[in-house]
Amino acid sequence: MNFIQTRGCDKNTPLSVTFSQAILSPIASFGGLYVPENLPDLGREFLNKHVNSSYKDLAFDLLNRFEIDIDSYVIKEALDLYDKFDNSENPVPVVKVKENLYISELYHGPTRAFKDMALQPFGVVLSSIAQKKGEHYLILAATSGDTGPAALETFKNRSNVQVACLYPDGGTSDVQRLQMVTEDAKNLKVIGINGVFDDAQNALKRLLASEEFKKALKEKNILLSAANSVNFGRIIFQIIYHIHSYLELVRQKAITMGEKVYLNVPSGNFGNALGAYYAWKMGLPVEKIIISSNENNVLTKLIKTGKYDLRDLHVVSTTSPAMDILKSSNIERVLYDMFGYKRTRELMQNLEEKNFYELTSDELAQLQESFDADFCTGDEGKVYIKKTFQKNGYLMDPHTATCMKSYETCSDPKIKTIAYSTAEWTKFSPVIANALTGEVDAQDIKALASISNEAKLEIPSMIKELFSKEIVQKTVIEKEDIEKEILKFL
Ligand SMILES: N[C@@H](CCOP(=O)(O)O)C(=O)O
Repeated sequence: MNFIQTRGCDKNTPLSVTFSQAILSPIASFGGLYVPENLPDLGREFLNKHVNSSYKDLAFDLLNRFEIDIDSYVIKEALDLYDKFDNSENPVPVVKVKENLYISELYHGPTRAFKDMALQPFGVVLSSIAQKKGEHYLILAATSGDTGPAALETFKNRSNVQVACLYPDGGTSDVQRLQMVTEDAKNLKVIGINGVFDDAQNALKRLLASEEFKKALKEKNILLSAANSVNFGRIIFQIIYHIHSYLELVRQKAITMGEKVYLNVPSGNFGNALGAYYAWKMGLPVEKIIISSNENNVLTKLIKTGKYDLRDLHVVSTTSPAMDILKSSNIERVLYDMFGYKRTRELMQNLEEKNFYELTSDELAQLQESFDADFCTGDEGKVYIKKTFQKNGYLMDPHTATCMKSYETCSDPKIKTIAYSTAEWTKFSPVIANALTGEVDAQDIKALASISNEAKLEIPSMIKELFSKEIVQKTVIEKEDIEKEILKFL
């Protein structure tokens, strides 16, 4: 299958590219993104076939349906990384929390967040293409806390790749920061910036499109790619777990095959939600996709009003920092899918030039056929964390907690919901300790111990170890100096 461009094609790029071309060079004409020419139609036959499949078998078959130009043995090697997850038989447990509400736990990988689901295999795929072509790549990653650790973990010491990871200094949880700044490998550079996630992501997109930067890299014999969900190589792996989660409910006899469910997705850059949308379009029985946000609620406003309005808006720091994002990358792929490349280019150009776009009422109606949305404040989230722990014995992180509000406000309680848990409690322990016991300003190490004691949960070794590791990545710079700092590292 080939991949085409969300904003149309300028005459300098081919009309369509292969999967490996799209992942090696993820930014398309006019600053757009790559999307599959068409999505495979899985049909009920595919779901029936995989009711009793392992995650890896389901994933392998699904990737085959995309007919991507990656050797089968590479795909198998990539999928074998799910064996490192807590339960190699089932890397994504789906847990019943209460009547009609199920949580798909996407955080059982090495960095305790859902990003491992895609970045673990993506690291193998990208590095093996680079090796096969005899090329060297700089992989950029911009993170609000989860993508960074997962990207560093997957590319650490891999051949033919170096990573430059940009994070907002002070804009992540302490565990997320430690996961990055203690990463010690020659091919990794972690750069804190004085700014917010959107500054890091803007820099990433600017560098990916900059001929001058690419020329400077070429002089060092290096090419440029990215680990964020602008890269379709990330998205393809983020479709699988939605199908798996649905099949888990069938296996648990919570639903019958064909029954529609809500997919409730905590959203920032919209990669997770886009995976849900594609899974639905490929044949998963879905009632609606519910988009859950924190106080940075641009997505709620877009879905409720049709306006994407960044004028006079600033990111606010919240208790769910991985979603402290205003410019959400993957909405663009939905716009393309619904309204085509001309309208997508027009809307994205408006956003870039005027910080604003507005859908027509017909377009909004179309968007609302697939999506509904609500946002949850940090204080509301803490109430949900405490209530769900006390009433249902289920402990969730503050990102997952945003789903609890929209579950109440956006869904019909008679229809089952799969909500996605994007991170383990260990990554945000001070907020959770505050929610459960009222303790204020606890350091992570103390908060982890008190939650572990209260909830009778083990702290995984990779989290415990962080506190005694040496901090080796000490760079914090102004955002204007990003390019210079990256070139210094190479
Ligand atoms: N929430 C993310 C931000 C980057 O998202 P991505 O899906 O584009 O990698 C994070 O935690 O880093």
